[in-house]
Amino acid sequence: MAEQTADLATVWARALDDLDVTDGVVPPRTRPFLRLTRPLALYDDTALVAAPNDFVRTQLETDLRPLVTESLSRALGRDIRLVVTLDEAEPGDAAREAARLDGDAGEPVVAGTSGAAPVPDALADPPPAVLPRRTGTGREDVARPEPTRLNPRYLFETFVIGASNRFAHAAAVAVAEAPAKAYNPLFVYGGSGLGKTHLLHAIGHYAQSLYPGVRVRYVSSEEFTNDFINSIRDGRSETFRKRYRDIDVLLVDDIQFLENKEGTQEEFFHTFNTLHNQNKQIVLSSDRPPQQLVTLEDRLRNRFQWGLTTDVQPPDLETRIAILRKKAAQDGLDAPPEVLEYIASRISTNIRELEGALIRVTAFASLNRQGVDLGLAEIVLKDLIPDDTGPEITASTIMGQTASYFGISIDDLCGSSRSRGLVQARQIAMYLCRELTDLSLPKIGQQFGGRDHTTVMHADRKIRTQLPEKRALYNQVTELTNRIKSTARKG
Ligand SMILES: Nc1ncnc2c1ncn2[C@@H]1O[C@H](COP(=O)(O)OP(=O)(O)OP(=O)(O)O)[C@@H](O)[C@H]1O
Repeated sequence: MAEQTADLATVWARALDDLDVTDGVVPPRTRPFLRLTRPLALYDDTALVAAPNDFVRTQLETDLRPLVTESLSRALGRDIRLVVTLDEAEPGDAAREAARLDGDAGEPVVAGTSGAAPVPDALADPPPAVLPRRTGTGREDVARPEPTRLNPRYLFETFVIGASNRFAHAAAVAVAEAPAKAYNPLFVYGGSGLGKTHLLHAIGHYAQSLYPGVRVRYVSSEEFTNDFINSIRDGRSETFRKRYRDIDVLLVDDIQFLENKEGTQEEFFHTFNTLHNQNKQIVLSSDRPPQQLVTLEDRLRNRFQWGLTTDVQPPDLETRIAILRKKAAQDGLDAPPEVLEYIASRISTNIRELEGALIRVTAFASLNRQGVDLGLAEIVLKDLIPDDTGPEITASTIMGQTASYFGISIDDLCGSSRSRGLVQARQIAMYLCRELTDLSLPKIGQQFGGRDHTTVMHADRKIRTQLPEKRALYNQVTELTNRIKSTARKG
């Protein structure tokens, strides 16, 4: 173990170096904090690292996780999972040390996660896991919410309202405006890609803007499960409980994944009760209404129906067009109205697919240096459009076709090799699973040898971003999509 730790120290230092040289990933003021992290141990494929405060822990578990795990995995020659715990050293020491490393004991500001509102003042005091609202003068006036891992794009302002989601949207706004006073819990359910996650994040953002200092935590039920299991393994149940109970608004996505997980259900039951008893807001999302979560314990199912249950339906044509218009404006994508209407008329059940189609069309046009018109959209979408009557596309079809296209095996796709070609093939297959199936990020991760959902998220984003820039990649993705659809059709 000692030797492993020594090795880990070297590879950890290298992983931090990798972060330093990756432009734009780590805000400069966060770097000194990262240097205060300590690798603790390597248990099989799990690297245990101590973070000096909860902010750094959250950063490592979210935005920085893909890069860090990639770097560790490359260095150690196998897929490494990262578990981050809070350092038991005096937090004030960490703060002072960070100031020293930063060479500036002045007023450092640590940028918030994912470009959200900055988390100011991280050095002024020991960073507690939960940052209470404070009164006083000067810098102490600043209420400092814990990083909430909210996606800055998922706001009420960017959410298009239509008949399909009007009620859910209104309920979400009401909950954000009066946490624990309007509906508690708010339970939002509906099919894949219909905006549930978007609404949960929007509640968090809006509540934070109305009540500075309000403590919001967003988590998927799978992350909650993993966090719970890790806390038991690391003997940190207290920290875990504080993390989920000392807050004002808890947003839990995809609660259906708690089904069949008795231990986690038990823990969640107590979390729910504690928050509800203290008049704290709980918002839950699921692919089904509570009564259809049949393998969930009765007492949880009952509690989920205490507040308001509302659904989101697939959007009608006008709403789909409006969503595409907003998306195009937001991302600076140039597409005339008739193309937006065409895409909206062809894709009706999943907004993620709708957005994916717009990205493919504009990517194709940009690669070929031509304008976006109807003819081009028809060609590009010919094979992308889901065939409603066709058979379901499965992850195994996607993985099988991707493996054979690249001349590799399924084991290679699921394995831990970090060779450039394999990593690219794996990321394309993950992206296609996200685009062509309804599987959640964690479920896709499971298909690829039990990878973490953040790895899938990273792959999906990376391929989406590169599509308009890399012709070879675009061609590979298009050809693979065709093969996968035709294989699925043949059954
Ligand atoms: N009404 C809407 N207005 C604008 N964008 C939307 C709307 N609904 C969904 N989207 C966008 O569609 C994409 C998918 O939405 P989201 O991830 O919230 O769906 P979901 O219901 O949580 O899906 P899943 O159950 O698969 O996780 C996101 O990029 C989101 O911003």
